Amino acid sequence: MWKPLSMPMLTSCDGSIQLAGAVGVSNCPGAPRIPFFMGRPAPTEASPDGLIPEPFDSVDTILARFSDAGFSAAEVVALLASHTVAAADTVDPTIPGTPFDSTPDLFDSQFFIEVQLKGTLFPGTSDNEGEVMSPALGEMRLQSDAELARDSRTACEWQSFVDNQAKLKSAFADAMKKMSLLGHNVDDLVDCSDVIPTPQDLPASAGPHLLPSLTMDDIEAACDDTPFPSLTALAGPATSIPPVPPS
Ligand code: HEM
Ligand SMILES: [Ca+2]
Repeated sequence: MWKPLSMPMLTSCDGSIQLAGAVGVSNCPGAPRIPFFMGRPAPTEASPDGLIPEPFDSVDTILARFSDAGFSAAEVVALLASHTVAAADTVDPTIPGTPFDSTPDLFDSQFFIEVQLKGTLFPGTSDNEGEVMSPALGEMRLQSDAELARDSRTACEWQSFVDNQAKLKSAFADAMKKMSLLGHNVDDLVDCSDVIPTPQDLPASAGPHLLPSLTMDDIEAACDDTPFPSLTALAGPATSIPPVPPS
């Protein structure tokens, strides 16, 4: 699980935060190696309010904000792969460490599958801004993720990651590299990518699946071009996903 920071690259930051992010991600099996460039000057002032997307923002607002920074809808979806190794502490403060998918220690496609499942419950309290119902106890679903998975501008890109780990890795690495270089000339920076460890591959037991006890009828497919990949559920009864321990 990638714990050291929230949305690291959207704020102006010096190299140390980016290094922590790139190393953090490299601890997760299945992750790509994120390039790291040193030498970004430290920020001179705090970033203005309203630049960081909120989970209750509309898809229009989220795509417009990222577009201002030069990111396409497809790149926004790729960046959200970060939520496959992430958890929420503050959205529902009664259940800190609640992950966005069932495998917060693996950089896999489960996030893209599980956000597409019908929402049936709130893992904690039910009145949190930016949270919508998730498919499993112990799992948190952001309203923004749910809407991006179902919007015609992003749904097909979202679905494309479900059974394509190679694309998931390369699209995320490319978009992260682009974000880390935003506002900088790569020639002014030193490529220190060699210091980033190479992540392990996903374990053989990993693979795209539905949560136990669910079926393809629980998938709310939203891409008009291609059917949602056919998946089977892990064996056994529905389980509760354990929280991510504080680091
Ligand atoms: C659509 C835009 C996005 C929205 C609305 C969003 C929203 C959120 C929210 C509400 C949380 C939970 C914070 C908490 O309660 O602790 C979160 C966690 C996180 N997000 Fe995002 N996010 C977005 C995009 C991104 C991007 C682009 C990245 C990185 C490339 C990212 C990386 C993370 C990480 C690493 C965490 C986990 C932090 C932790 O465990 O402490 N997110 N996000
Ligand atoms: Ca995962």
